Amino acid sequence: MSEIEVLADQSDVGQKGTVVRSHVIKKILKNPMGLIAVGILTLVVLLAILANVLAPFDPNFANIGKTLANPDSTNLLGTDSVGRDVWSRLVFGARTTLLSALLCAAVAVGIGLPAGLIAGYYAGKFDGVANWVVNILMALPGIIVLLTVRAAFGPSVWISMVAFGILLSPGYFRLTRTAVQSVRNELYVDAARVAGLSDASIIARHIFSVVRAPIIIQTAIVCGVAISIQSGLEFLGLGDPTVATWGVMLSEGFKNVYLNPTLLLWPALAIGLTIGALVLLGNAVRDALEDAEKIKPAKRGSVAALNSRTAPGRTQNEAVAAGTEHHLVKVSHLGVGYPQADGSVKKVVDDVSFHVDRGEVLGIVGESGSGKSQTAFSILGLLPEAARIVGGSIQFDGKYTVAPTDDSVSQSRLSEFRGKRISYIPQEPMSNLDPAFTIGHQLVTPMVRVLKISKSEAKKRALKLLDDVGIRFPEKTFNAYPHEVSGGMAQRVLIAGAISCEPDLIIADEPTTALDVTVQADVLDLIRDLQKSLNVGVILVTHNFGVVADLCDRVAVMQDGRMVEEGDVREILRNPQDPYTQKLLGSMLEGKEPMTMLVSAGASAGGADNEKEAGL
Ligand SMILES: Nc1ncnc2c1ncn2[C@@H]1O[C@H](COP(=O)(O)OP(=O)(O)OP(=O)(O)O)[C@@H](O)[C@H]1O
Repeated sequence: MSEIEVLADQSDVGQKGTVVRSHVIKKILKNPMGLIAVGILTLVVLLAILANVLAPFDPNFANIGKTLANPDSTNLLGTDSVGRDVWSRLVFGARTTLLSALLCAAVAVGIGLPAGLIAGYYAGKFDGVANWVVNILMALPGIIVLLTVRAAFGPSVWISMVAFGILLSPGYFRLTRTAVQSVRNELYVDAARVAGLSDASIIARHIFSVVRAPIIIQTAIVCGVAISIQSGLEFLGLGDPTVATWGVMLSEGFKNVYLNPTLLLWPALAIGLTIGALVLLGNAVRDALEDAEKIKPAKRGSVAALNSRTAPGRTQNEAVAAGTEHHLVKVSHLGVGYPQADGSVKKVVDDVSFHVDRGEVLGIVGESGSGKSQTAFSILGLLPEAARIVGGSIQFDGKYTVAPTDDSVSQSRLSEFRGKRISYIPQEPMSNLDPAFTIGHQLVTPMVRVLKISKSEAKKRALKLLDDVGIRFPEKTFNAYPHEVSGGMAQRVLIAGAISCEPDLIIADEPTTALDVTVQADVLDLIRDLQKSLNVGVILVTHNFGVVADLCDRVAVMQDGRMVEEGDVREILRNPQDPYTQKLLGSMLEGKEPMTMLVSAGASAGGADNEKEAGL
């Protein structure tokens, strides 16, 4: 990928992030609880910001001649026991209360987040020491610490909130550390390291994004807790009486509850509503983020409408034509899409049609991202949960696995075939074998279940299969765990597994990509030999025209989710019609001797064999 492509990719990620953010905000506002919470908090924040404008008096100005007065035009909510304006104290109290809660959250995040990021990412000594400190902090009784701080430093609300923030920081530390540990060994983090990104960039770009959402949710809750603790301490008379806060007002109101109950009512309402709104906001953010993760699948109808806009003239939901039942697999006008946060559907496979017959090898070729695997996964029913079938149908042996009106692959219909008559050879042999079980166990279990044979018979078959796929010591490999064999052997084991239940169709998704070049040729030879001897249909997904020339009878060329050309391999190699196919072939042939046998008129069987042997 060139630098420009990387930058384009990043800007795309940025745009996507903006779309997701605006989607989350919309979701919060659509949720009635979220809307109420945002409304209340906006009001409180406005009160706090505009306190100087909205309050007619200084919060500590006392009119001794007008104590415990009822509301009038001068004192909108009346006065307290020393003649201070309740409304002015309430709006200034909003400012102090909110700022001190934010201070508490900032201290907790400021300590817990970086410490959690470093401990989770680097582990080692820092992690050990940080854990030790966190355990001590968590063991401290919070209220006793706060009372001690009050006794040592006086009644300052700011100092108590800093202390409380320190006490709450372990929650952020643990949250962050666990999240970071879960992603630090992901391949994309390794890739970023290999690409030369500094640790700070990796943490900022790849790791921080994982913890951002839970931190926001936790912060909303922490602000609520800070307000309640702060108000509680002040209610007990431990606050600073010279600073107008809701807690101090609550304490004052309680002392005069029999003389003027509204003195208690206003701060209690303000505290209750603000804490409630913060908790509701936290819940609404969580719900919105969960929704964003599993974006609602669009209904086939609405997607169909989108198709007709984006691909005018395309036949919708064409049913498999009568007389095509004899095809082993028939894919008709298949479309696969992913619903996006902004409500659109990103099509990754569009209007793809082909068929495979028994004993035939179809190659699906195209550059990375052209939709080859998504097409293969549609036949296998292995598409991710978010994927939608947005058009077309798939038929296996005369039966639909995706009927023309389906918007997903029918797992119940497919279970009749998958693992029994349709098998799969994956791209990454190692990650497709379960490290907890021996290779023998992983070969025997499906045979016992599908072929209904005894374990001992299945073992005999497994040993024979391992021998057939070229494993030199079948018994040893049978008893080995996946980590004890090489990548090439693991792929042979998977090929043995793929043919073990006598399938009619094998789907091989770039079966040699993860293997050493020398092993690639062996594995391809093996697939070719097995295909011929078992007379199975094969769909071979590859980006390599050489492999296509070597193995396939027909080829489908894909570009950007669409099939640009399909036909007999020799015909297409000799006379590619589509400019993209010509380009693909051109890039394969660059710097190589002209393939005279491909352009010669000799289309005899012998010629065909020669072509295949030439392997581009
Ligand atoms: N889970 C997903 N969500 C959204 N888009 C996806 C998802 N999986 C794949 N895609 C997109 O589908 C497109 C086709 O992917 P596919 O894996 O079929 O490509 P491919 O041709 O097999 O490429 P490769 O040879 O690299 O495997 C790509 O643009 C990819 O980004």
